[in-house]
Amino acid sequence: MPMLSDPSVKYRQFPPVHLPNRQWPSRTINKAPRWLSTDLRDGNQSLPDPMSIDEKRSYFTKLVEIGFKEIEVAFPSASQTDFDFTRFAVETAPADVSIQVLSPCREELIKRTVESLKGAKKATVHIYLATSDCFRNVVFGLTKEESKNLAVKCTKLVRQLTKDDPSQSGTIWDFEFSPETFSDTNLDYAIEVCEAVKAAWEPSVEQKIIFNLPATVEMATPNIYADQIEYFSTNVTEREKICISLHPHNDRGCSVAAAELAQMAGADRVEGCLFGNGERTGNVDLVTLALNLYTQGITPKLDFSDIGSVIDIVEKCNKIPVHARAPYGGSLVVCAFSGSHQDAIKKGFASHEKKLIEAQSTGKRVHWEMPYLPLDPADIGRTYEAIIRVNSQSGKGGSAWVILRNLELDLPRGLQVAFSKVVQERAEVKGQELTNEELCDLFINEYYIDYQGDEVFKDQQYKLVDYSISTPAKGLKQIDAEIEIGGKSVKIEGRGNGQLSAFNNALAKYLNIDLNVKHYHEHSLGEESNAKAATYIEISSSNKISRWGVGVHEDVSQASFLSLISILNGLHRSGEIN
Ligand SMILES: CC(=O)SCCNC(=O)CCNC(=O)[C@H](O)C(C)(C)COP(=O)(O)OP(=O)(O)OC[C@H]1O[C@@H](n2cnc3c(N)ncnc32)[C@H](O)[C@@H]1OP(=O)(O)O
Ligand SMILES: CC(C)C(=O)C(=O)O
Repeated sequence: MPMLSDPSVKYRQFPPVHLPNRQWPSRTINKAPRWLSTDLRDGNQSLPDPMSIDEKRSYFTKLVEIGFKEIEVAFPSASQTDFDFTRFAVETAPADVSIQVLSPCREELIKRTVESLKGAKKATVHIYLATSDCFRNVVFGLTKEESKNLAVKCTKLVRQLTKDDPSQSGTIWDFEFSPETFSDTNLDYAIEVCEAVKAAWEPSVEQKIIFNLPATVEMATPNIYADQIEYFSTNVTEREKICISLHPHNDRGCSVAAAELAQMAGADRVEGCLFGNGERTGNVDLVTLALNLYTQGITPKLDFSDIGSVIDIVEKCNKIPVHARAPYGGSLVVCAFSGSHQDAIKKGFASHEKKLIEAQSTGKRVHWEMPYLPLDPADIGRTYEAIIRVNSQSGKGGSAWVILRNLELDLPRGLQVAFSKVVQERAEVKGQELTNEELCDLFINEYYIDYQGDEVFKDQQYKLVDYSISTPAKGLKQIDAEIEIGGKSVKIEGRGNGQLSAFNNALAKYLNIDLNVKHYHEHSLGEESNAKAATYIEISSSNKISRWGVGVHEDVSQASFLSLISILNGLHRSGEIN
């Protein structure tokens, strides 16, 4: 048995942090943190095929466009590609973007790293050293004292090569230290190392030192990470000279929650990657974090107005697809297939549009209150057409939405019900989603909608050729019409108190059937000069036949005649009339 019946013989529960006076649970997040994208470093180092220089360039350009002001661009001592790309970033970055690079605590690698930043306007040198017992013992074989001394020695070296070197004075130098594996490090020891590093760097309130406290491996529930951050934040000295940065990984699938709770616990900055790329299960997803803020009404200071173009770059450069269910950006995230979701969304949009119209006179704010959609898809460049897609799990609301969005036809409820049966049948036969085009074709063919008057439907028995209307007496209309039945021209005539009833009576008399109009709806569609009328009619007859018809024409009366013709064709197809 690969899985143990008692996993406690192999795995231990992560110990809680003793923090009886913890404050973070009653705090809220009210502003965006400082963001650092490490897509080009932590993201890149985890890829089977690391990015080429060209790929890194296009990714970097996109990150700048999104609004990142701190970008970790490389591990310059790792490869010539990374070194060269750092040079490119240094030479092309806007003045307000800080170029960050990473180095281990090794003298020769630090020298090479600083060399890659020469001439930068703003730069951050980031060094790391694992501080957990496990890493010190297993990976480095260093005592606590030796590890601390190494961190201090390397900090001093960075200082000497950067802010203390007069030839480097053209650059604004920041320094970041990561006690790697912080999430598994004794907190008092993490603070001890950071205090020593701080003393070596000598930060100021204006030029803070960045302590990046990584959940190198996510090892516990997110509240524990928040406790660790609050403990660090409240026990470290000169807090005002420190920027506390988060670097959560997603091993337990909770990195977003961990980053949010840890901001409540006092963190100022978050490092992560777009769509959560990165080692193993990835770094925290910055798209989710930013849009989580946005949907709480907080400006994230990152712009995902055109999320499609971000996804294109991420997929092209990482060579890993963004999951269809990725929060906010995934292709299926703003799509509803199931009937009750579609119904609620359709009603939600109708209510929202009504509120927007009312707000034009009242000036009231209209907040986004949309069933099932926490974010307005339009805000990230997604169209409303894509929201509702139809398959065999869908109901009347879904098809009605597609018809409304694509054909501008606002189907009455009874017709929605009738058409949804047709859709259901087709979806079950196909066994797959129906595209919007297929759905519109199905509707047009089901109701014989002839927009231009020249459509040929393969089983069309009845056709309106021409007609004239007269008024033989006050309040009485007469119609003389020519229709085609099975390709033969037939003259019919009838009278009624209106044009529709006159035509209806003419058809009923000629065909010898009852055609009682049960429901009639009409609306206009299109813009002024091209405006048309759409009419929807349901008829019932004494032998319980009920059927909807749809007509679209510039002239509203003719549209209603076409609705009746549509009904006759439907009845003929189902064998109820000849
Ligand atoms: C959590 C993170 O993401 S950290 C960033 C990790 N990123 C990368 O490793 C990508 C780039 N890395 C590389 O190109 C290479 O690993 C290099 C150039 C840094 C080093 O290469 P090599 O000298 O061949 O070392 P190698 O990769 O085999 O092993 C790592 C060595 O560095 C040591 N090391 C690991 N982390 C650190 C650190 N933070 N500071 C100092 N030494 C470290 C290890 O103990 C090991 O030392 P040893 O050879 O004495 O046992
Ligand atoms: C270098 C550090 C910050 C890191 O990548 C990690 O701990 O995951």
